Amino acid sequence: MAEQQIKVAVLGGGSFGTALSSIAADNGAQVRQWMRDAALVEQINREHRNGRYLPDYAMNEAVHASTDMQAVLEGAELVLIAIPSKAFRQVVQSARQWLRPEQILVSTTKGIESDSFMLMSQVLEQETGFAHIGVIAGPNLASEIADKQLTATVVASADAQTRTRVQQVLSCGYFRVYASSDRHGVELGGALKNIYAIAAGMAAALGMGENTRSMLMTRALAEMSRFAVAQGANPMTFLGLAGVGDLIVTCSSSLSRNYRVGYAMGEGRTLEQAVEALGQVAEGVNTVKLVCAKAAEIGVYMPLAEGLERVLFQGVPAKQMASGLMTGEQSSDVEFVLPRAEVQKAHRTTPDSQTTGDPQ
Ligand SMILES: NC(=O)c1ccc[n+]([C@@H]2O[C@H](COP(=O)([O-])OP(=O)(O)OC[C@H]3O[C@@H](n4cnc5c(N)ncnc54)[C@H](O)[C@@H]3O)[C@@H](O)[C@H]2O)c1
Ligand SMILES: O=P(O)(O)OC[C@H](O)CO
Repeated sequence: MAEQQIKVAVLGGGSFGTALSSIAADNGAQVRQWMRDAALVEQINREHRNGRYLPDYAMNEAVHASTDMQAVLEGAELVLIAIPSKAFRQVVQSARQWLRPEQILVSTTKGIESDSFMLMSQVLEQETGFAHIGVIAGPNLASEIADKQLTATVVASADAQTRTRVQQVLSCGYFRVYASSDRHGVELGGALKNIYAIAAGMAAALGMGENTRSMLMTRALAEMSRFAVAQGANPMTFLGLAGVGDLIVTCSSSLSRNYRVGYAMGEGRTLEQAVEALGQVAEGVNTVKLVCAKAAEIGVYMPLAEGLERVLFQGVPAKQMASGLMTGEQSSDVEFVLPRAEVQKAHRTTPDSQTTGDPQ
């Protein structure tokens, strides 16, 4: 007997929701995609193209778009939610009346909620209380996926059914899905790397070299994992696609919206001008504020994020900030090998010839 076609609902009409809809449909799922914009719905159903967010890519013709959320969610086994973090809870609340406990709910959003400091899967858990909750994160530029460039992602959930079903539904010849049980680490990786992508874009526009970019990315990884471990994540997750993988792509590619915001500022535009010119979501702008406040509250050292926050919101010139960071505390390379505190302690007990005036 032929296997029944799985029904997938995608909430969100932006670039990532559109790319994921097409993957699932390429894999034989019955896909319905919900969005607010009736004109875009019409265009997707007629031309199989999302002219607002991915104008140059052909979508799978079987994807059916709709503004009717109830109809989209009806009978769906898997629900993928690709809505920016600012609107995520509101959309989940609207959807709640049609969601069922047996459904698998997966956030694809790489952001943090402002008031609560919750990640999107925590919002899903809080709003539904359901068991099958997961996240997707990794080096996943939507336009490259839409172009069927070979890509990999991570599905993370404590629930094996969620991990397995997402792997079955989304894995195909151009999209490979790896599994993780560290939902918090994977989700934090996706959200935190946006901060450093802004910094990398800025550094590139200012003409900084490859050594600089490599230093920035590696120290970003140190900061991200330090923060995530303080939040209960597994540091090893940051060796994976949702950690170092996503950091590499977003800190290197002008296809990343966060990188583009940083680049525009490096060229002399204000933050407002850079965000307006983008016309899409760059989650890192909000994330850097939230993470710096949380890091100060729980005592986590994050000099790069704090430096970027001062550049974005206090008008400190990026070059001045970079010079300041170069003369910051002497630190450890990989603090899971040599703890930072040990390096600091050694400095306190070893007189510095330059500051003591001792002969070299
Ligand atoms: N684009 C990518 O390459 C990519 C890749 C991986 C993850 N993500 C993540 O996916 C999330 C969504 O990103 P995107 O790239 O699809 O964004 P986007 O800017 O391309 O589109 C956002 C979509 O959300 C919709 N939206 C915004 N507010 C809404 C509301 N109140 N109600 C209903 N719909 C609303 C917009 O209309 C639009 O359709 C982000 O958190 C992003 O970090 C994006
Ligand atoms: O365009 P960005 O900067 O939101 O990045 C998109 C994805 O997160 C890359 O993995």
